[in-house]
Amino acid sequence: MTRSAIQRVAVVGAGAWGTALARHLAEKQITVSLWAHEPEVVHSIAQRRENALYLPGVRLPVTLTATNVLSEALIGTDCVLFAVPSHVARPVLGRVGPLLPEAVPFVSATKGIEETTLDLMTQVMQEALPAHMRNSLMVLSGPSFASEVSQGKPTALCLAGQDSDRVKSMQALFMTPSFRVYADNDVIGVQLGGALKNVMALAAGVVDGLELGHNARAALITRGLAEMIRLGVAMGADPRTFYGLSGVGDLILTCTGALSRNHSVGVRLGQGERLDEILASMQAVAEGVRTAKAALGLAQRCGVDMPIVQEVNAVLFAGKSCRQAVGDLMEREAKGEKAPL
Ligand SMILES: NC(=O)C1=CN([C@@H]2O[C@H](COP(=O)(O)OP(=O)(O)OC[C@H]3O[C@@H](n4cnc5c(N)ncnc54)[C@H](O)[C@@H]3O)[C@@H](O)[C@H]2O)C=CC1
Ligand SMILES: O=C(CO)COP(=O)(O)O
Repeated sequence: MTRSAIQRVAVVGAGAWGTALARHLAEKQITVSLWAHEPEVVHSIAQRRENALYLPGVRLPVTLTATNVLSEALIGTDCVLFAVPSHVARPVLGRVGPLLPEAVPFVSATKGIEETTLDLMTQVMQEALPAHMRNSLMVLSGPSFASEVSQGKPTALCLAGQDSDRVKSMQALFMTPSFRVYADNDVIGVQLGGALKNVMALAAGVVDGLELGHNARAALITRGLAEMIRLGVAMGADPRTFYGLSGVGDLILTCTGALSRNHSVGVRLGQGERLDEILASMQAVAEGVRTAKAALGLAQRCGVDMPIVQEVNAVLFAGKSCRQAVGDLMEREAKGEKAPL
């Protein structure tokens, strides 16, 4: 396995995923500084070697330290991993930018689309970070529940960037016998796959909450993939990307896995709970809720038909009943599977 020259990593965002990635690298004896938004997270890690708020029950090695001060996390770092939810990405990036005087590899592990601008995370990064960071941007995506990664269970992801040397160096940084990373250059496709699967996970959860059966869930995943590819192609992605880890891989995981927050929000909607009540009961983010709106905006902008995304929006934001949404999807006019009849 190729060794990476990177010795010091800053992880920005100490939710479940940022903490799991930080732990993963710290276990490789890399010095990791984790920036957390909440003081109680820093306190918990310093006192108990555990992020009790977002990743309880996972012991964090001493090679990982946490801070609420961004400059402390970023000083002298060889690279940055960014794992802040998409709705707060821009303001946090705006604070990170001035603290990066030189171009260091910058990997986004965030899965989402900015709701107000419809920007992908790399577009937000290009706007919010200094110009010298442009060629350093990469995205990490794929089927990866933070809790399983934290237990060292086998996981495979993809890492996409324009600069293949930088991608190779970060690939080497992440790789372990239980954490496998595939390199890619389809930055748009990898991001869209990771973001849109969250919307499909909500829809699959609704199907499960309504107890509509395995056939319905398989149909939802497959037709969801067709929608993702249609939008992806319209936005310049390689359609093959969606058959990979950040498409099919993450769809399988989050549309069937009980650990998915997005799927569990969908289940509760299907069981009749209201969205505001569900969200108020959760500490963690379900990115698919905001991404549903953004995906619909992108579909309209690109003139692409995304009926599942449309129905998810109607359920989430227009009070449509889950059963009616499923019925309306099933009763659409007859179509060809690959193209219009
Ligand atoms: N949890 C998982 O298994 C995985 C999550 N992801 C993605 O990683 C990203 C982060 O998600 P999680 O780590 O799961 O988060 P989480 O749901 O565990 O925690 C929420 C995070 O949001 C942060 N936050 C809330 N308000 C903030 C503010 N005003 N400023 C800065 N930060 C604020 C919290 O500090 C915390 O880090 C998301 O885009 C998610 O889709 C990707 C792969 C796996
Ligand atoms: O992205 C994830 C796994 O790949 C996590 O999914 P949830 O946010 O739905 O839990």
